[in-house]
Amino acid sequence: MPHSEHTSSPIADAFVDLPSFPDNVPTAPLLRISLAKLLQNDVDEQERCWRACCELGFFYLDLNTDDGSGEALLQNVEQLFEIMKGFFELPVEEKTKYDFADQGSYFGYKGYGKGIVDGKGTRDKNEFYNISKDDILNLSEQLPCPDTLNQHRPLFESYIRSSHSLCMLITSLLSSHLPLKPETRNSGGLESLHSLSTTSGDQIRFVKAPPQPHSSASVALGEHTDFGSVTILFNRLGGLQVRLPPSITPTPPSSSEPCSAVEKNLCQDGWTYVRPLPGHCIVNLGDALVKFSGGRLRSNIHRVVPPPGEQGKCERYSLVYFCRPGDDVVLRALVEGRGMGKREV
Ligand SMILES: O=C(O)CCC(=O)C(=O)O
Ligand SMILES: [Fe+2]
Repeated sequence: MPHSEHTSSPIADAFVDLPSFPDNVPTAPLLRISLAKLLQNDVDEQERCWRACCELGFFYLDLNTDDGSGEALLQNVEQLFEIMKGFFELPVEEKTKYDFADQGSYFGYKGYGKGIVDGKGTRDKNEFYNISKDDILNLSEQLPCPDTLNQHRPLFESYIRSSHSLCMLITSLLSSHLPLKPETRNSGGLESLHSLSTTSGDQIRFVKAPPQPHSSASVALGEHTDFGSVTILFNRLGGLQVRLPPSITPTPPSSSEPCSAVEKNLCQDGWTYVRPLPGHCIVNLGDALVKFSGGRLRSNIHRVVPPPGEQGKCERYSLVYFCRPGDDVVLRALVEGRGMGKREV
């Protein structure tokens, strides 16, 4: 739809200039959870969210809210996409000034191909920039940062606070459903392990993956689970895939037009595309919550491959917030009863 034909909405505009996600590939049936309902303590919605966290550990969160908080977050996201594009356009010599890997830091820039995606040593096909929550909230020393980013510290702070509060809404829902040990519950449940004012590995991540020659070898980000507690993810092009457990069936394509051989190949062994939805973020749980919950919650394996169909010709950007336990928190089961052991992936 051309710009002029719809009422101006930051939510729809974000996707309007991009080719649509194709209808001829299977997709993951993530539950759509309403933030507005969670904020109203809607018991059925809380149950659906709990179910999504146990069964797949991935769901869509619809950011349409009555108080405008979801829309405000989407506005921040819109600005952050523009800012990250500007940053990634800088010359590579400029960007590598902010690569602190040799100082043992996880934050700052990671160049294209600097990560390994599989056991054969294949290089990744993306660039990252990681921004520490502690740096932005002045809980730690400020790392050197390019001017194009540094001038936006107030926006980063606002995005951190909104994303972190979504993560706390989810962890408090999980706390109320889990059989937490009395000492954990009495000291504030899972939320108290993720205080914004405690130093932690929380971070914003910007990701850029350029278009690839159409081959199944081009995994941009290798298969992994996230190691923190809750991840809030905004992407606009497909390419994210989850590996569905045998108990979950993919949603079949609505079109009978066959997809390419490469896409078919990328949908083997349970691997399934996640369709990006305007006005929503994707939420997934990380390994820390699996540990705290004695295996009751799930951190599902996922990866990033070239966007399917026409989308594969475009640059792919994503914006992530990783919420992690405080630095002093010991990773151990905090529930009563026996753990559930390791699950089948
Ligand atoms: O870019 C995406 O859609 C997913 C990124 C991701 O899984 C990660 O950065 O851990
Ligand atoms: Fe991830």
